[in-house]
Amino acid sequence: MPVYFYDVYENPYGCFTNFSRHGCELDGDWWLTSEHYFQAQKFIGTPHAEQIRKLPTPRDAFNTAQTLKPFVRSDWLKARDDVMRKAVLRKFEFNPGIKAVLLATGDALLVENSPVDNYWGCGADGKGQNRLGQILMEVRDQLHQPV
Ligand SMILES: Nc1nc(O)c(N)c(N[C@@H]2O[C@H](COP(=O)(O)O)[C@@H](O)[C@H]2O)n1
Repeated sequence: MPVYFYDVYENPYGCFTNFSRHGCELDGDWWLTSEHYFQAQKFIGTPHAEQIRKLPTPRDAFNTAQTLKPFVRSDWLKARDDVMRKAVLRKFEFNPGIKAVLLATGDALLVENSPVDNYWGCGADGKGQNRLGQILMEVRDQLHQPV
């Protein structure tokens, strides 16, 4: 059975969205959410990255990045999947409780059930690329590997 997630308050899979309040240390800084890290990387090397890192909520990080669209780094479309992989892997490595939730999904298909996003999610018609779901499944495989 596929696992659909989107809203942070939907248990037990609300922890799969980047908006979930599971922080981590990454690249020498503390990030309140993986959304903070992801959005900040659009502006790496500029003061906007730190501006986004310090915002109080993932919604603020997302909205602020939207307002700064003209300043997004030029290679972002090429870089964004790797940035997402790094953020999601670290989030689950750093938070054992949600790592267990992810591993407990076994080999279920994971789908970001976003009605508005055809890239990270499945979109309103269910035919989107679901890149976040795919990356979560990749991370699940990686976390299964013995160290
Ligand atoms: N739970 C949730 N609420 C929202 O409002 C969202 N937009 C998302 N999706 C996440 O938003 C990020 C969009 O990234 P782009 O800047 O558009 O590339 C990404 O983390 C989606 O997974 N989720």
